Amino acid sequence: MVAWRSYSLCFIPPLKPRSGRRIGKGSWASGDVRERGLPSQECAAPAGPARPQPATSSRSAGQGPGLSRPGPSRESSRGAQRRRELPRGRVRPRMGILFTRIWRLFNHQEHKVIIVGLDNAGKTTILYQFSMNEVVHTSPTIGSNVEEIVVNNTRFLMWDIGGQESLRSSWNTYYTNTEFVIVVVDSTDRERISLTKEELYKMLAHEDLKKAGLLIFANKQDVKECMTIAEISQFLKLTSVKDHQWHIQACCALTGEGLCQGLEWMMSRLKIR
Ligand SMILES: Nc1nc2c(ncn2[C@@H]2O[C@H](COP(=O)(O)OP(=O)(O)OP(=O)(O)O)[C@@H](O)[C@H]2O)c(=O)[nH]1
Ligand SMILES: [Mg+2]
Repeated sequence: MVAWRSYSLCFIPPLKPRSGRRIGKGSWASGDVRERGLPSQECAAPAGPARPQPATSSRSAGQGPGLSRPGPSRESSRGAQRRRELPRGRVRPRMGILFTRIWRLFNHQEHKVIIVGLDNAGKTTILYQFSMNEVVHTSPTIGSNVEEIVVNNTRFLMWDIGGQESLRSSWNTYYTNTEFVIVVVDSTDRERISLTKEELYKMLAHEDLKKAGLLIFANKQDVKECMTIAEISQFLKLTSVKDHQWHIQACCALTGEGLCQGLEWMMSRLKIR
């Protein structure tokens, strides 16, 4: 059984969130840039290397880190000959790996994330914990809020979409190019967990979310008698989800506990792609 607990450390270096655009009412100008870290108990300084190295992908492609190729000036003519003799199929992947490494170094691509869930689940509170490291006073979201969160040069564009019944039918207008779906569950709301399940499977069946990773935040873990992540996993039948990578994370949006681990999971998914 998986028990919920908070961690004092996680490997992501302190977030350098930048506030982004907020679409709709009360919009912030782009260029309003703030830099803050996560709460200290949530994301203390990392012990590991600061930046994920692109070498990871090349290793998984079969080229170990110790396999350095000789530079052009030192290459013997026999080496060059050997290289020429290689079938094209063997040369091309290496070029591809090199290109991928360079591309990753300079590429600051944004990863689109949508945050969905029933009304009152805590989506907006989570979004602003990510972007401002603060608990904000919220009111039911009409439409959506969007913020750019930058973690270690990885940019996430996070859309928090209103969860009221009348708004759920329009969730699918946000699905295009979504890389991660964050489903926020109110762990105190036992009555509506089946409704969450219904919405979850409707989403997962959507063509535009075929490749999206699924992160479930079991929020409001600070409330006594709330459902545990084991219970929620069981209610949502998560083990039957085979065609999406998924992860369930207990959290409390008010303190920020567990949020960093959710981001960490998303970062880990990006690294192995
Ligand atoms: N106790 C507790 N309350 C929380 C937590 N997270 C959010 N809340 C409260 O839950 C209420 C709803 O939070 P919101 O973030 O507005 O919920 P939402 O999912 O954005 O709701 P909609 O915009 O209507 O879809 C607010 O009163 C929050 O303060 C939590 O972790 N614990
Ligand atoms: Mg909201």
